[in-house]
Amino acid sequence: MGTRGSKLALTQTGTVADALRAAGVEVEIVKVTTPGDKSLAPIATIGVGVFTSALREALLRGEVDVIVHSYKDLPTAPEPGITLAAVPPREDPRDALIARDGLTLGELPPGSTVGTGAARRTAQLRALGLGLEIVPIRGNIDTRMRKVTDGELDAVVLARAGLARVGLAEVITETLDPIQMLPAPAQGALAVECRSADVELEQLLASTLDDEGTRAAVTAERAMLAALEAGCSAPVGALAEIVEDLDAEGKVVERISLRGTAAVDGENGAVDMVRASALADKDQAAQLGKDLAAELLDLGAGDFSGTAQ
Ligand SMILES: NCc1[nH]cc(CCC(=O)O)c1CC(=O)O
Repeated sequence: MGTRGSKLALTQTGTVADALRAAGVEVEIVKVTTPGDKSLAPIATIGVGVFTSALREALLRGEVDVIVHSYKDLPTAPEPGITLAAVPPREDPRDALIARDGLTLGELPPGSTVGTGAARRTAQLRALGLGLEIVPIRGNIDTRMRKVTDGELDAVVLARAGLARVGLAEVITETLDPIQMLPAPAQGALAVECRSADVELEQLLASTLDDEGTRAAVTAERAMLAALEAGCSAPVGALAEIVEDLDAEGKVVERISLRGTAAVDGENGAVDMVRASALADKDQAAQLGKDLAAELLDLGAGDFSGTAQ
C-alpha cells in the first residue's frame, strides 16, 4: 500500500491496512512523496490534485498495489486504469472549530480572526454574518492548530475527521452544525483505489472494506459537485445522510437525504450561499445529486468551471 508521509495519510492508510490484516491479508506500507507535501503555496494555486497524482502514478507504475486517499481530495473525473475499489465506513463528516479559550463560533466577538484555506469554509463563515475576519492559511493539522495556541489567530476550522484520526478530537471547541456549515462533499470518507486490471484484488478490497451506506451518501454528494462542474476547492458543501422514511404502504425504508450549498455572487462583491435539500431512494444517489445541483444552479449558484480539477 502506498501512502503520503503526513501523519493523517499514515493513519488513514494504517486503518485500512489493519482492516485488511484482520481479514488475513499480508500488507506492506510504502511512503510516496508528493509535490504537495513539499510546497506551502496556497492550494488554490497548486491544485489539490498534487496530493493524489503522485500516489496514482506510483500505483500505475506498479510500485504499489493499493492507495488510500481522503475521498474529498479526489477530482470528480475518473482516472483511466484506476478503480475505486472500496469506500470504508465514514468518520463524522462535520467541520470543527478550534478556538481560543474554549469559545464556540457564536461566542467569538466580531473582528475575531478565523483561519481557513478553503473557499467553501470562507464563503459559509462570511454568509453567517458574524463579523469574523477570515484569514487564509494552509499547512498540516499541527501547523494550523498552532496558529491558535500561539495566539496568532482566534480560531481555525478543520475537518473533524482529520483531527479524530490523529487523536486530536479533544482540542475541538465546537463541532459545527451542518445548518451553519455544510462539509465538503465526501469529507470524512476514504477512497481505496487499485489498478483496474487487478480484478481479484478489487473484489477482495470491496468485500473486506466497502460500506454500502457511505458509498451511497458520497455518491450523491460527489454527483452534486460534478454536476456543478466544481472541483474539491470550490465553494460547495454537501452532506448526504441515510435516513429512515415511510413508503406508500407505511413500511419503513432507508432513503438518502441530501443537503447542498453553493456560493452565488452577492451585492457589492459579498459572497452569499444558496442551499437546497432533497430526499430519494438509496439506489437513486447519483440522480439525487444531479437534481440538487440543478436546483442550486436555478437559485443562482456560481460558475465554478475554473475550479474543476
Ligand atoms: N483539505 C485537506 C484535507 N483532506 C482531508 C482532510 C481531513 C480528513 C477528511 O476530511 O476526510 C483534510 C484537512 C481538513 O480539511 O481539515
